[in-house]
Amino acid sequence: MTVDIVRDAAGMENVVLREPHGGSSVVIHLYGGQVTSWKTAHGEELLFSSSKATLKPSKAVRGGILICFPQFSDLGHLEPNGFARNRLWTIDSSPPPPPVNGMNTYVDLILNPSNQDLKIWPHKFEFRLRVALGLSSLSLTARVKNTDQKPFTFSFALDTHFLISDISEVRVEGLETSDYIDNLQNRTRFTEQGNALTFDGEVDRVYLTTPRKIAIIDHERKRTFELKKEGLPDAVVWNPWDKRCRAIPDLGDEDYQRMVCIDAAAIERSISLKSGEEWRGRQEILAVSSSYFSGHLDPH
Ligand SMILES: O=P(O)(O)OC[C@H]1O[C@H](O)[C@H](O)[C@@H](O)[C@@H]1O
Repeated sequence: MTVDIVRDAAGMENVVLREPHGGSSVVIHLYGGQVTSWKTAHGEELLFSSSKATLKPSKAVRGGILICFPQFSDLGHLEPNGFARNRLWTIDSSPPPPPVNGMNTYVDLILNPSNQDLKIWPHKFEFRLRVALGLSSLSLTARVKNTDQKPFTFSFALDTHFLISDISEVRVEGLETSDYIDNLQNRTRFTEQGNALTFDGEVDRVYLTTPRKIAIIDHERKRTFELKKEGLPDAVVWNPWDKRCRAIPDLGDEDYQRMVCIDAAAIERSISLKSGEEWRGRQEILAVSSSYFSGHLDPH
């Protein structure tokens, strides 16, 4: 297993992890514990990052996979999507071994609250994020342990920006019959009626208790992403489209065409942990170079 530490232009440390058998590779920004790049063995990028992304020591890069913790969006008193994506994570130099038949190429990042964090969210925790690589798969396992004397609750999302050829050509399968909360319609609850989700305008929804598998099918690029999630019942779908894209300072005007955010998440029912308890949530993304998934997904 090769784990390299490289400094970026802003002088910040990044972990570079490579699958040793000629598979994919990832770059993880220690600031935010954020996977900023995931490339195939042929060097093809699979995650979106903003054309206006600027590397600053104290700012999450818009794109990649952002950790939303302990709050999702503005559903609470904390900064939107929580503070974890704006903190410096550390590498665990002697992480626990992988599970039997688990992926052998991995790195564990740790976040503990600072005294400053405890003032805004008074709960002691240890967050362990394992980023693991397969030949053409990437898995993120989050473990949150309550190291406090009292219980706490949180919500969570892995805000994954998939790089796509053209948003108008992309289809998302697996959410067909799920209920969703539409953030663009005063958080009204609807039931998805269509066959698959396609895009012709802004979308900002939280799909509730969805099947475990979701497919993002990019016909033009002949690529399918299969997203599998465990312990993360909900799924956020977000694309800002042109108008909102122009209003977001660190997103290029046309960037909405090349990205779709699908977040494996626990939002509707927040997670409660008693003192000493641990929660685990996991997502695995498989990148397949074809659109073979345009059929039926096995909900189990
Ligand atoms: O701008 P950010 O805080 O990164 O949030 C980006 C987006 O994240 C989530 O997907 C929310 O559902 C959106 O409402 C929000 O606009």
